[in-house]
Amino acid sequence: MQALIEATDIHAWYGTSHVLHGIDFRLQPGETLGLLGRNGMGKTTLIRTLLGHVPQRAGSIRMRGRDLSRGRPYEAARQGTAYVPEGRGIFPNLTVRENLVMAARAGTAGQRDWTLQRVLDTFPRLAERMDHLGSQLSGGEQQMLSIGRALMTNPDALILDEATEGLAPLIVAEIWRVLGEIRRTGLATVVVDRSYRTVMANADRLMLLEKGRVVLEGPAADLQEQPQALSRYLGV
Ligand SMILES: Nc1ncnc2c1ncn2[C@@H]1O[C@H](COP(=O)(O)OP(=O)(O)OP(=O)(O)O)[C@@H](O)[C@H]1O
Repeated sequence: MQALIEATDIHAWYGTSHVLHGIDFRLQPGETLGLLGRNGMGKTTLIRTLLGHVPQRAGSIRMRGRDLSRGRPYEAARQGTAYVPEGRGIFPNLTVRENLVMAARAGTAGQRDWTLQRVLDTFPRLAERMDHLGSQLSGGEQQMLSIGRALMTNPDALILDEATEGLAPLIVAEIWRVLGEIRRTGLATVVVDRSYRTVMANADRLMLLEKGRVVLEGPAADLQEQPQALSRYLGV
C-alpha cells in the first residue's frame, strides 16, 4: 500500500540549533498515529517540517508518492494533508460559516464526502454559532471550527497538534468523541496531545520523540505493555 506520508532521515534546524536528528516517519492510509514526547522534544517541529513550514531542513519527504522534500505548505495540502495547528489558525474576523465555506474543496480523488452539512452534524455546537465571528467563539468552539475547516478540504490525512490543549474536560471529551468518529471513517490521523493515556487508547501506532530522535515506536497495544519505557521518556 502506498504511504500517505513517507519521510526518511529528516533533519531540521532553527538558525544554528539542530532540532531534528534523522527521523524516519510513515503514515499509512486509515491509520491513527500518536506522536508523544515531553515538551520541546520536537513533535511540532517534525509536523511542521513534514508540511514544509520549516525552511532549514534535510531528508526525503514523499506524500502519496510525490517528492515534497523541498515542498511548500500548499503543496502538502494539495496532496491531501490537512493541518490543525496548535493555536487553531482560524480567521477571527470571518463568521463560522465563512471560515468553513472558504476552506471547502474536493479531495485528491475528487471526493466531497465532507460537506458543510456533515461538518455541522459532526459539531452541533458550530451549527448554533454559524453567524458568530471566529473571535467570538469559546476556545473549544474555535478548536472545533479549526477541525471542521480541515475536514472541509476532504483530506486523506489529518494532523492535529495539541487539539485539546487548555480546554475544559467536557469539551476535551467531545473532541475525542469526534476524533473517534473521524477515525472510523478511515481518515488517517496524526495526533499530538499531552494526555498520553488518551492518545494511547485512541491510536493504532505510537511514536515517541526524545531530543529530536525517535526512541520508541510500535503498535499502541504493545507500547502500553512497556510502562518503564513510557515513564523514562514521558516522565510519567
Ligand atoms: N521557532 C523556533 N525558533 C527556535 N527554536 C525553536 C522554535 N520552535 C521550537 N524551537 C525549539 O525546538 C525544540 C523542539 O520544539 P518543538 O516545539 O518542536 O517541541 P514539541 O515536542 O512540540 O514541544 P511542545 O509540546 O512544547 O510544543 C525546542 O528546543 C524548542 O525550544
